[in-house]
Amino acid sequence: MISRSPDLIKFRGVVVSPRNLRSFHHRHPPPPPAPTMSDLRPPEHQVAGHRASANKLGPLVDGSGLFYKPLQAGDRGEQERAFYEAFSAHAAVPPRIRDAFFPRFHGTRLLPTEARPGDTHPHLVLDDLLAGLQAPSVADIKIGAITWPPSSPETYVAKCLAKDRGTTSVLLGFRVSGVRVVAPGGAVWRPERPELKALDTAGVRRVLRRYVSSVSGEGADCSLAAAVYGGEGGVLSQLHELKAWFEEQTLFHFYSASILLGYDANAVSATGVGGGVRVKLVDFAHVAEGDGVIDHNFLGGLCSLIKFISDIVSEAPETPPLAP
Ligand SMILES: O=P(O)(O)O[C@@H]1[C@@H](OP(=O)(O)O)[C@H](OP(=O)(O)O)[C@H](O)[C@H](OP(=O)(O)O)[C@H]1OP(=O)(O)O
Ligand SMILES: Nc1ncnc2c1ncn2[C@@H]1O[C@H](COP(=O)(O)OP(=O)(O)O)[C@@H](O)[C@H]1O
Repeated sequence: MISRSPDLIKFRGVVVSPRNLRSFHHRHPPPPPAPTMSDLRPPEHQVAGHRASANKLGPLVDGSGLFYKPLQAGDRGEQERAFYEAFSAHAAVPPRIRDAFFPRFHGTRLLPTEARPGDTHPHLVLDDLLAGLQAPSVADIKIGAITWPPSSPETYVAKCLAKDRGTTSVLLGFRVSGVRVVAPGGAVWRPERPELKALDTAGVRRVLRRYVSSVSGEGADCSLAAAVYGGEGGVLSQLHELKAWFEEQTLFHFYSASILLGYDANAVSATGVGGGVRVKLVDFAHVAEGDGVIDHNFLGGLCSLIKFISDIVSEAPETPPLAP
């Protein structure tokens, strides 16, 4: 586990030095003044995880480019905060990896919530990874055949194991937890959670093909596969860069973390290339120390995802259709 005290961050028995912390704070200046309740709303493009409602805590945004994730109950919230603090300041994490693949962490903030009227709750302040995308097509893919960290209570292991076996996690090393695809004209395709949980291997392939298709309804033409998955800066090249880091890093084991894919459906169909393709990691409530061992659970799932996406790119039309 990653330990934290008010002034020091300890990771793998090493206290992250105050000098590193100072440089961290220098690189990450404090966010603007706290938003009020009327500024805050659940993110329109959230595809998985706990959602904010009248009686449940969930993430909030205020349109400023920040994403506020409530600290979760038990020690989970503190674990996630400890991860962000250790990761943000850790000298062994390459800055390029931190900047390209992780939301920037701006500390924590007490915010009012609809679920707890009259009270405030601590939230992690993160970059909104979808900021700047006009019409975000988003997929949350939970990586790893195993989704619980070692030493989890037996009841939690049993709950996770049932979900991992009941979805494609055990078989493929990943599962699709959430997806939304914006079609030409703005219609949004967004399967419900039970539908995603019931996907088999063929179903996962269908969803990953649908994610790069420019159709309304159920079909898939994969017309955006070359622009979104393939090519320079596309999903595949980013996943390969991430994989190269996972082949070496032994600092953290990312149980139950997700890869969040995002692109701008408007930009990609208008230009035929690019579309602000994003590949990011989210959800670090169950990260454990790596203890000098590679994260083979995450790495295996990542390789499997790369294979699925590579196959889609090789079968797809080479160039996307020209914009009308
Ligand atoms: O609360 P539940 O049963 O909906 O489960 C959450 C999962 O939703 P699901 O039912 O699989 O769609 C949820 O899955 P998604 O992120 O939606 O795929 C998480 O696994 C969440 O755990 P944590 O936030 O990583 O600690 C899960 O929360 P915990 O079960 O760990 O509390
Ligand atoms: N930094 C972020 N920027 C934008 N969207 C995010 C960010 N972090 C998470 N999300 C969205 O919120 C969802 C749930 O996030 P996650 O951290 O997995 O929460 P939970 O712990 O409740 O599962 C993701 O599927 C994604 O849609």
